[in-house]
Amino acid sequence: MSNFSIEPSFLAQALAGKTCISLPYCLPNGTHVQVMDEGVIRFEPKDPGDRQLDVVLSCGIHGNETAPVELLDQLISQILDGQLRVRARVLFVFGNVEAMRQGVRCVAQDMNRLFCRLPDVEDGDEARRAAMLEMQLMRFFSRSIQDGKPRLHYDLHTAIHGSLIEKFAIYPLPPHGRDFDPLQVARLACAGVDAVLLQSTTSTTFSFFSSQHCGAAAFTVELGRAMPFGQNTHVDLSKMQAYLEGLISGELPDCDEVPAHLGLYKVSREIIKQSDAFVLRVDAKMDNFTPLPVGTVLAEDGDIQHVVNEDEARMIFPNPYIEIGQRAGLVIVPAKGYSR
Ligand SMILES: O=C(O)CCC(=O)N[C@@H](CCC(=O)O)C(=O)O
Ligand SMILES: [Zn+2]
Repeated sequence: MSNFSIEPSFLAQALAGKTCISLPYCLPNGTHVQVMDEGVIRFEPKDPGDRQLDVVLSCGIHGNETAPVELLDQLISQILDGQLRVRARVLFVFGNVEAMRQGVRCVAQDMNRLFCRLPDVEDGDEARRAAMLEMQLMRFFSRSIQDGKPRLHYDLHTAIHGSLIEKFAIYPLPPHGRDFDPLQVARLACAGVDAVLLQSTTSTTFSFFSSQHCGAAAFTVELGRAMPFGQNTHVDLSKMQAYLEGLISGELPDCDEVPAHLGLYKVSREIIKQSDAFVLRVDAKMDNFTPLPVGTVLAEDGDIQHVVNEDEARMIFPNPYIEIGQRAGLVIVPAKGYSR
């Protein structure tokens, strides 16, 4: 017997403040369900023998990035009404529910700068929510470790600006060996992702946390541009939807080769805003992946000048409107010498 109605949807209930930890229950098809916290719901297959992997699907870490929220809400509804059979353990996470209600990236602090927190992180609702989500992931993946199941985390976002490559992923490289798994990249390509950015530096993002601390293959995935709820018709997420349905239902598509068209990049450096004097010298609304010739002045920060000295450089996430100490953009270059 279900004690959780599917109308209104899980998203509608979360936005209305009506999701909180519940007792576990079963759907008529035997799938186990438990609401773990506000905006966090876990599904487990009826037959443990069916289970191939454990996956966390998160979105709304930035509250105004709604296309992935609508996508995951649809998948949750498909599971709850029995259309989508569950053959994986799946944890769905709506990250910053209060920011989603307000239609803003964050209320007080950017939540994707609060994971793997340092002792000096300022307290606040978003820092506490990030800490709670870390605990949820640790708990979810501890079972996967015990049972020897592959661990995956896709943290779905949309970008503030346009992008020459609409769908791309940031791949924090696994802590040991710092090499990437071509199968994971091939699967992302199947899901409609056209570029992958290999990140070998530490970070404070949700995907970095699950890569570093839960041993998951984890990705931040950018799916088009941030728009309000109900205005996401510009982005075609059908391949991503089909891929995630396959992950959940244990019918993974046959895609194990990284296609030649997929762009593979690495982070050359982060531009960190160091003072109030920081000025971006390129257009802050520039599309992500815009090529930057050697010699281009990217930004000035008091006496510091950030100039492109890398061949084939591009910039992503240019943003001068951030706190001191945070990243105002990433300079990326093609990742050469990797076998695909
Ligand atoms: O478009 C932008 O400037 C930001 C879009 C966004 O939220 N991106 C993530 C990327 C996280 C990562 O580097 O893995 C972020 O800035 O948190
Ligand atoms: Zn985001």
